[in-house]
Amino acid sequence: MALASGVRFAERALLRPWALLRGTTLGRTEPAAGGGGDGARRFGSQRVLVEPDAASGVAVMKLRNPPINALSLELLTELVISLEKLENDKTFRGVILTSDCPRVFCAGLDLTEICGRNPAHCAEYWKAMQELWLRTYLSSLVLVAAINGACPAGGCIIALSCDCRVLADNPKYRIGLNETLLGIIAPFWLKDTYVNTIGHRASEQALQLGSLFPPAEALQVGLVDQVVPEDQVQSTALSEMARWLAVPEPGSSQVGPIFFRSRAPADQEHDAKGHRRPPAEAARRRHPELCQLRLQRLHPEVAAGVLGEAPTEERLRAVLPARVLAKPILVGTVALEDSSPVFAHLKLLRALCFAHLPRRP
Ligand SMILES: CC/C=C\CC/C=C/CC(=O)SCCNC(=O)CCNC(=O)[C@H](O)C(C)(C)COP(=O)(O)OP(=O)(O)OC[C@H]1O[C@@H](n2cnc3c(N)ncnc32)[C@H](O)[C@@H]1OP(=O)(O)O
Repeated sequence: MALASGVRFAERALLRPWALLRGTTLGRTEPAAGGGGDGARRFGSQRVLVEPDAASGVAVMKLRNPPINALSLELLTELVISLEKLENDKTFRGVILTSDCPRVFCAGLDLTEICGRNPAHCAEYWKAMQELWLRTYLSSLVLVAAINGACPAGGCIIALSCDCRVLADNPKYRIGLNETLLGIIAPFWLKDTYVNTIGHRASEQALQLGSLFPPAEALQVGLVDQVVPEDQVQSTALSEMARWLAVPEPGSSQVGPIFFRSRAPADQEHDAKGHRRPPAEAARRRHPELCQLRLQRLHPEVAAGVLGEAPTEERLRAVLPARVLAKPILVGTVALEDSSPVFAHLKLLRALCFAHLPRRP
């Protein structure tokens, strides 16, 4: 949600993960579908298609990383760049996030990015993931998720960082945070995001059980705001967007995400001259731990200690895709400095542990 009309992300992304990308075509521009009579031009990258409508100030952003929109490093990076581009363009006030892949909104983290990869790659990947979460969660744009497919784990987190969620009414399109079923400990910021949306008790149950909710239940628990027939997801998302954008900006800035999602002292929100800092810069000041990401390779016993109880191999084999199981899973933890400032729901990635899994025979 817009903080104030003048607030845009002039700042470069915190961790600039795209600098590490090779062979990716970015910023390609082409005429918008349907003629683009208002001068708006479609742009995007290999994995993110952006259809801007300058007249309404709304862009539709489509994830297209087939078959399942797994959040690869490239997709994470391209999403961050596309969002930044729109945030820096004063024409746009809202973005509808949706999928270009049939039946799947987003499958969450690309498990192949963290299985059998070296710690340096994992660290780079986690940084990109953090960056996208910050970009969406603290965005100055109104974000509406038009969820037109399955939405587990990281996909659900993206949806939860939007201001509003519209889900297609298809029982196969389940949404939720199923991390525990993969042997992943949900970091507390993820837990807090859940709690902020569906409340404490519902989160406690859903997170521990790794529940994935079908549409009716997702609506009932408050995980999504609307459930509509599949062919109405886009139009409903646009109606919701209109409702959010109808709020005058000076008013909405009082109750935007910065209001709800952080409680930063004024000196972190403003520079010495009293100018409001870009949200990403303010977040970095509030959370220096973001810059101190550490990745450690742990022995299985240590990981088991961190996890409390190591998930059994059988359990993991039952839930993990076969392709992923063919590789060893990195036993690691991404940890933050304990002395970091406490802002309950913005503390990031204190520990995210992956269980050890031996190579498939
Ligand atoms: C901004 C993000 C911020 C925070 C993130 C916080 C942390 C989040 C943790 C995670 O996200 S962990 C990832 C958890 N994801 C899942 O549990 C999803 C698992 N996948 C599925 O449930 C299904 O694949 C699907 C419902 C998404 C799609 O079903 P379907 O259309 O039937 O396709 P397949 O199951 O046949 O899958 C096709 C293909 O894709 C591979 N695959 C599936 N999920 C992943 C994945 N997450 N990463 C990598 N690869 C994945 C699957 O193995 C198939 O591969 P083949 O080689 O066998 O074709």
